[in-house]
Amino acid sequence: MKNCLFILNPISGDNNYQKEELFAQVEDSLKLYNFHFVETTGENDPEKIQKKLTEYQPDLVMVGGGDGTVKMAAMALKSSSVPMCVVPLGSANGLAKCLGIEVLTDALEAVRDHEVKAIDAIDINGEICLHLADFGMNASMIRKFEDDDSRGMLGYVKNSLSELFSAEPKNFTLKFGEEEVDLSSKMMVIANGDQYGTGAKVNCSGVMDDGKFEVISINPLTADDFLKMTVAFFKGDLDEMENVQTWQVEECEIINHHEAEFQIDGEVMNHPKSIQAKIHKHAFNFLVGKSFDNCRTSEV
Ligand SMILES: Nc1ncnc2c1ncn2[C@@H]1O[C@H](COP(=O)(O)OP(=O)(O)OP(=O)(O)O)[C@@H](O)[C@H]1O
Repeated sequence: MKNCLFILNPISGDNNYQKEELFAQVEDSLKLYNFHFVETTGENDPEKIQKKLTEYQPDLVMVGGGDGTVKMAAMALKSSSVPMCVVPLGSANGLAKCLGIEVLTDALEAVRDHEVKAIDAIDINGEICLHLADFGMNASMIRKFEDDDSRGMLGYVKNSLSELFSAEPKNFTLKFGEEEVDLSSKMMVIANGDQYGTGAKVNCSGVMDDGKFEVISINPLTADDFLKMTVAFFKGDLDEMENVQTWQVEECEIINHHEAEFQIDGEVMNHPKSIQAKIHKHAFNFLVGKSFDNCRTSEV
């Protein structure tokens, strides 16, 4: 029988499930596996998970939580090729959506189908980014959301609306090798995935295994810009907007002149003066769901 380590973050998302029922459903649906369930505590989780990985030698790691929990599990796995399956129990579950896993049953199906994709990661100042990192508006929105203590999508959407209108553009210098670009922007995104958990498509050319990532500057200025941009986020043609610029790179440095807020995969990272970002091609193996879009992979 194969071994599966199931990591659960008990405080992720709305928490509107019974833990015992969840574990029973997982065991009942995936009878090929012998399950070891562990819960995160928010304290030294990567070290604790590493110990469990050594103890159980799993063939599969399932991660129940949001993007922050998946990032923590990936850090614990380091260079191991053991596949991970995201179980979307977080507030927004952006990475899970990019991998074609929207709900619990998609994750169970992905384990049964077992289609593994090697997904890139971005190393940002020594942290792993699997999905999206950004400076400015969205990072500051995530900070307010955390301070508000209101987990769940409703709090997220509530805060995003107020943030959208109050953000000020911040100055950045982007360095791509010899090339330097100075600009002012409300939101500067570093993207491996293509969309936020809300379904807002921020990175129209996002392919998760192409050995590249995108740097996207988004700077809506007028109410009309906001309106058009909101539509473009959901239509998936943001890159066609005038005040949106995209660079596709393997590495870059960003100088954050105004010390704008910064977040990686939903976790606020204070106000770095600069960041170094570098792609790590095919860093982790993930199971993908049926709706994993072929446009998100370079294997076509
Ligand atoms: N038992 C726990 N008690 C308190 N905090 C925890 C616990 N376990 C993990 N954490 C914290 O949870 C955070 C990760 O949450 P995660 O991003 O997975 O969920 P979320 O914020 O609800 O989802 P999303 O990223 O989709 O918005 C980390 O900051 C981690 O330290």
